[in-house]
Amino acid sequence: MWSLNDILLRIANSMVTRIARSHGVVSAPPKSEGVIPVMELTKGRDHYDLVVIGAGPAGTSAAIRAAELGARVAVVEASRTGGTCVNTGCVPTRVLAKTARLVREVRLAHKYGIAISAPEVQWNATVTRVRATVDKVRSLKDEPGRFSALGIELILDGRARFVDTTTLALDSGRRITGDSVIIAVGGHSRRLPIPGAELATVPEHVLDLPSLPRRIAIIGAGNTGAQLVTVFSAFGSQVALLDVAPRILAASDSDISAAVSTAFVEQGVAVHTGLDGVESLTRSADGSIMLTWRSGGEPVSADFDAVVMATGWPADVDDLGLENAGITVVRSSIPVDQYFRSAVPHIYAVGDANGRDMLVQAAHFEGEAAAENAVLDANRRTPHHLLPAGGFTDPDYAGVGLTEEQARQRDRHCVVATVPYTELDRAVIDDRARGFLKLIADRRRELILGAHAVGENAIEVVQSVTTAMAAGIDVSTLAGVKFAYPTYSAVIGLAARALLAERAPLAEHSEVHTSSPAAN
Ligand SMILES: Cc1cc2nc3c(=O)[nH]c(=O)nc-3n(C[C@H](O)[C@H](O)[C@H](O)COP(=O)(O)OP(=O)(O)OC[C@H]3O[C@@H](n4cnc5c(N)ncnc54)[C@H](O)[C@@H]3O)c2cc1C
Ligand SMILES: NC(=O)c1ccc[n+]([C@@H]2O[C@H](COP(=O)([O-])OP(=O)(O)OC[C@H]3O[C@@H](n4cnc5c(N)ncnc54)[C@H](O)[C@@H]3O)[C@@H](O)[C@H]2O)c1
Repeated sequence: MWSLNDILLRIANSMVTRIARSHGVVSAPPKSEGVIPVMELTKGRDHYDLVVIGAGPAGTSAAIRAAELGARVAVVEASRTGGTCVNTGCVPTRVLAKTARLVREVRLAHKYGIAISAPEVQWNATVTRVRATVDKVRSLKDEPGRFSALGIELILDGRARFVDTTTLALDSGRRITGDSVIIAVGGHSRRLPIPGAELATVPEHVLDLPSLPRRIAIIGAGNTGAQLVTVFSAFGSQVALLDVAPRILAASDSDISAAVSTAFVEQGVAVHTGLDGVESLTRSADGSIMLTWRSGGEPVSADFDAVVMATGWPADVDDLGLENAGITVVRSSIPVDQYFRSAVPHIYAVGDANGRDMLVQAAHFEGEAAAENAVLDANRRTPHHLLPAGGFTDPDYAGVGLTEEQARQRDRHCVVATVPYTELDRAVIDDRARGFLKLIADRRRELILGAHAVGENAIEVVQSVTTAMAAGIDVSTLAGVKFAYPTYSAVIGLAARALLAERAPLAEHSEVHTSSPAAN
């Protein structure tokens, strides 16, 4: 971290450098030790204090923060501003999830005395709606306008490639240089290296499916795959979900995996986990795709109208010329230190490109921190480790902090309380009583270590717990918070009180506690 004096000094340095540049001199790349750079002859209008590659959430945050600090910034974007999140990831997925929700609600309308015929999803109209919403969000975010207001140059000249550690060649033939470079190139779906892989669709291209598939296989049961299961299942497709991992949503708390998996199976989804591997895809004479996998040593085949591979998300580094900058890719991403510096100190990698926390909320903070480090030659990390995340499945799921498994590995006497949604009046009233909130605290109940929820509004519930965790609120304070009635958030109060009521944590495993529903 740096002091106020440091910040003021560095902003002043940055301004001096800019003035010098406008008079024909420019600073060399900043040294990581904080030495004020030596002046050299300018390379003209194509030289910037900072070049950001990629205008997704990470690159946008980085560019804006750097410009706010007085840097001359260029952002190179090969495609559309907004990145994966707005164009092909979070936003379209969320619209599909909302459509799926509507379909399910309409199917249940008769329970409330509403006569309505069975819903039918008209795929083309659904896709049109998704694309219109993406455009709406893009125009709301208006990165070009925000960049322009801050004097950031947005360069839409195709892909950028490193020529050396400070020079980038663009598809248009233009070359630009930067004292610092922030790589925010995001990633793309990994296609399995198996025969017939080209017959599969990847999540970014799901909207390009020509029609709603009657039978669909989704390979990969991470956040992306699980959400697609719910969408296509609600839309009426027969869905199979396949994964080599022993459970779906393998990064989540195991109770979340179990609950979502059980719900999927009850909805008629064929869940195949712990596979030996997926072997091939073959086009059959009738146009369907025969998918072959191996389970328990035996080959298994089934026919589908579409197969989606949601099997991982390597960084978009193949065509980036990193070798020219002396940067080596490790496990499909760019290794960085805690300040987001790569092996070359003035080149940073943030967001999905560094392969750490591939979430929008991480991308924003990483982009800002790297921008401050680049412009102020500072050592800023992201503010704290808490990173809530979840998915819009049926039921929703979410988590933050340590899973129960991780918490018990650190301290087997940690305290765990799980409150089922059946004890939550609001969930019962809404006929959404499937789910739970699990809270994990240290044995003294001073710190909440993790929160994991399945069920209606799981993400919002976990978000509220995250706020409490970030504020360092202890369990008894949380238990004393008044929650409005009838709300889903009230489950937080129930779970906090259940944590307090847990027996002293001497037992190997604490029991699942069920609280009185009186005050929820
Ligand atoms: C289906 C799906 C759903 C998701 N849902 C969620 C969600 O609900 N919540 C959540 O937090 N996260 C979600 N994510 C993850 C989220 O989208 C990413 O973590 C986030 O977009 C990463 O931001 P980024 O800026 O690092 O990369 P990106 O958003 O991928 O942006 C990178 C940008 O760089 C550009 N680029 C790449 N290479 C070059 C180059 N050489 N030159 C110039 N430009 C280049 C690309 O065109 C792109 O615009 C989802 C992801 C997917 C796939
Ligand atoms: N709602 C959200 O917050 C959200 C939504 C989508 C994606 N994301 C993020 O984007 C990133 C990518 O997510 P993702 O789900 O695309 O990838 P992932 O890496 O999280 O999951 C890929 C899944 O594919 C499985 N897999 C890998 N190889 C396989 C094989 N040969 N056969 C069968 N299964 C195989 C893995 O076991 C894993 O379960 C993640 O970091 C995720 O958190 C977040």
